Amino acid sequence: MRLEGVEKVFDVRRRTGLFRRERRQVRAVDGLSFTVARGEMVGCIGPNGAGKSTTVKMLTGILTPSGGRLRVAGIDPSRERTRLARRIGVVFGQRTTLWWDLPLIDSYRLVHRMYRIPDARYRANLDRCVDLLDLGDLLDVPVRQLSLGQRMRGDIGAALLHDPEVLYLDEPTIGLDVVSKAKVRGFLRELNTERATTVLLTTHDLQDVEQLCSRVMVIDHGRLMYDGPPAGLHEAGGSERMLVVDLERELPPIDAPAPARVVRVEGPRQWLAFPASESAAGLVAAVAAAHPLVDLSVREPDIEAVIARMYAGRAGA
Ligand SMILES: Nc1ncnc2c1ncn2[C@@H]1O[C@H](COP(=O)(O)OP(=O)(O)OP(=O)(O)O)[C@@H](O)[C@H]1O
Repeated sequence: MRLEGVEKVFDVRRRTGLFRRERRQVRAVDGLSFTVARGEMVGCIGPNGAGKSTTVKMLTGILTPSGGRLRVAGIDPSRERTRLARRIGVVFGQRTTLWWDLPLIDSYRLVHRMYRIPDARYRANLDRCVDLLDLGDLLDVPVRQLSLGQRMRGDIGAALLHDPEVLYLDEPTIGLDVVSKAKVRGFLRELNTERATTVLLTTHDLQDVEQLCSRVMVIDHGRLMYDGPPAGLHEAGGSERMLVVDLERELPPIDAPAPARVVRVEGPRQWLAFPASESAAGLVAAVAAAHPLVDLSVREPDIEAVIARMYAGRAGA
């Protein structure tokens, strides 16, 4: 997959009075260039409105770029959308491609026919998806009766029945509980290693990226802000995680081993910031040795915070 200076400009008309309309241009993607090699699993993150979905839509051929050059599996997506459809799979976390009122297996049979998948290949792929995605008990259930996590696994299965070499996932773990997230991530990891399927995944969950991807791209205002390993993202942003401890009683800010420090105290609860690139284990042990703890949790930095710190770091550089 290769993008060279890709742009997308939307013309937006807005009513500003009874008879007046204003025309405005929104530059959703602004000169994006990157290459994703066969078999890579790349995360794509950025704040709301950064241009991620617009980029994925151009990569599938749904939208035509306003400028630049774009190739997926050697194909120009907007020119040869149907040919490309046989080579790619797409999953949108926020909406399903499955038939709502039909049992899951009926949607799969329709995909089988729509893509004219040879019978033996369809059966082999179905068996593999059922096995890895744990779909055995769900095949005869109407899609509307599936939980969000089950439906997401069903959607991923549907996107893979025709053996695509490239898979786009837009927010694949959105709204899922911890167990369902782990199942989906486990499957994607397996798919990527076993089949060398190229995966581009957009997400708001930094853990998706940290657990799945060796490379992450940060997009903001339609531009590439960062392209490298997830650990480097924390270094570039200098981001911090938070250890939240509930002490047995109210205390003044406790002494924490540097560089960790208390940033907030509320009754017996204290918040300790520490570098996201470091393990929490040593800090937890040090705090627990000095003060009896009732409870604790570790909070991950959110994407907006990481990006904000990245800007701050650049401004100060
Ligand atoms: N069809 C459209 N017409 C006009 N403007 C659009 C259209 N689609 C997207 N935009 C604008 O382009 C910009 C980028 O939107 P996009 O949906 O690609 O962002 P995103 O990074 O996917 O955000 P999110 O994380 O919220 O999904 C936004 O300012 C959005 O309002």
